[in-house]
Amino acid sequence: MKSAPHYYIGLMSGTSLDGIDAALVAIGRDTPPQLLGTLAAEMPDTLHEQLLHLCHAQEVSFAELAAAEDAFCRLQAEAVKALLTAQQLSPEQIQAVGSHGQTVEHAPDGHNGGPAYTLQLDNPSLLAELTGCTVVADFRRRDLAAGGQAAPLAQAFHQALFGRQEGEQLILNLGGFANLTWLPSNSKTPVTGFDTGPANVLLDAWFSKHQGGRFDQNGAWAASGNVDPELLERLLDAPFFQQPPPRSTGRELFHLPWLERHLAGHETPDDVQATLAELTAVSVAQGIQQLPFSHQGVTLITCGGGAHNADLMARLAAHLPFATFASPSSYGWPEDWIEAGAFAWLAHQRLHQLPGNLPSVTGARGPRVLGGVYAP
Ligand SMILES: Nc1ncnc2c1ncn2[C@@H]1O[C@H](COP(=O)(O)OP(=O)(O)OP(=O)(O)O)[C@@H](O)[C@H]1O
Ligand SMILES: CC(=O)N[C@H]1[C@@H]2OC[C@@H](O2)[C@@H](O)[C@@H]1O[C@H](C)C(=O)O
Repeated sequence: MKSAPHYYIGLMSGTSLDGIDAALVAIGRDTPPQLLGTLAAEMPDTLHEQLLHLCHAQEVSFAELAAAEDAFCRLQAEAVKALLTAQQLSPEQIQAVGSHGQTVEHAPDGHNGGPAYTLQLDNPSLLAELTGCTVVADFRRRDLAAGGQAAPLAQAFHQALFGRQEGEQLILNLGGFANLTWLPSNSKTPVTGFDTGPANVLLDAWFSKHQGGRFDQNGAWAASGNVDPELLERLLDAPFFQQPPPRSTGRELFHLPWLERHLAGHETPDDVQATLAELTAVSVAQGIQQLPFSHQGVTLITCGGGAHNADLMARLAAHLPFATFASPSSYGWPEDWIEAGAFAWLAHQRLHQLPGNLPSVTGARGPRVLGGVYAP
């Protein structure tokens, strides 16, 4: 007998700090997770600035942390309530809300010899109180405690979503950072995945500094410049790009001062933007070329905000002539909703005491049940 699907909400606010994505997902035993509804809550400028400051400041007060966390949590709660209203659902009909929280620092290999840590601002107690829903949160730290990178985590969800398709699949998420999933055609070969490096984070920062606004629409400004091969080579020299998986990264490594340290001084701003777009494309291509399969005819499913950037996609296509590009929309999941969907699925895994991580991806000592549960 088939079991009825249950409803979960996934909340994701990524490293781009562009907003909170809420996805309503039906999860049943016999079918892949299904996307039923979505809601995007734009990040107000004040909260965007607060969070950006927390990501990069040398010193932060507890009061600043608390204020940002509170504002962030209230925005999440509004997103959940608006999604429930739009879908005519009550909190009792939701099994759980999976909340990623806002990453403000990620140091899975420790910092200056200190302990490994990853910090997501989140207040699942307040979120449960404000929404009346069960909340599952703190997904990353159990993987870290088991010796893993705590990121990326979406690979297990990619497997649940796309793993039933024929042949090899690559899934590329182009968010603030880019991460890759390889689903081998042979189910005995473990799934591989890792962060390839920056995707939009440097593009956004450089655009904002020189053009104003949050991002370079369709990569038009990048397309107007020329790649500076010497700058590209200096950027690609960063040790992260040589590091074997498991690997994950964040704003700690790739930020505006890091870029500016590599400039010779004669580059024009549009050429720098073109070079940054090329850096994303080349680092993704290098990540794919390292994978042990024939590459020919592989399907590459692209998701995340960078999938809307025509210039970036053209650069990727030029470096990956063997791949057939596909949109996840053909599987019922538009590109912007995969990550939020992942956290709905991870909440389901937690409630069913099932593992959420893939040790072959994060490097953890074994599969682990991720996250804590906060009753309404
Ligand atoms: N039309 C577009 N043209 C160019 N870039 C775009 C477009 N739409 C979105 N983006 C880029 O996508 C970014 C947002 O992507 P996304 O929401 O996937 O990031 P994220 O979830 O914050 O990141 P991460 O996956 O690293 O956590 C924007 O900051 C912008 O750089
Ligand atoms: C520490 C952290 O928040 N990492 C994010 C970030 O954004 C993309 C990439 O870097 C990935 O490692 C991860 O997010 C997705 C959701 C993941 O864990 O799969």
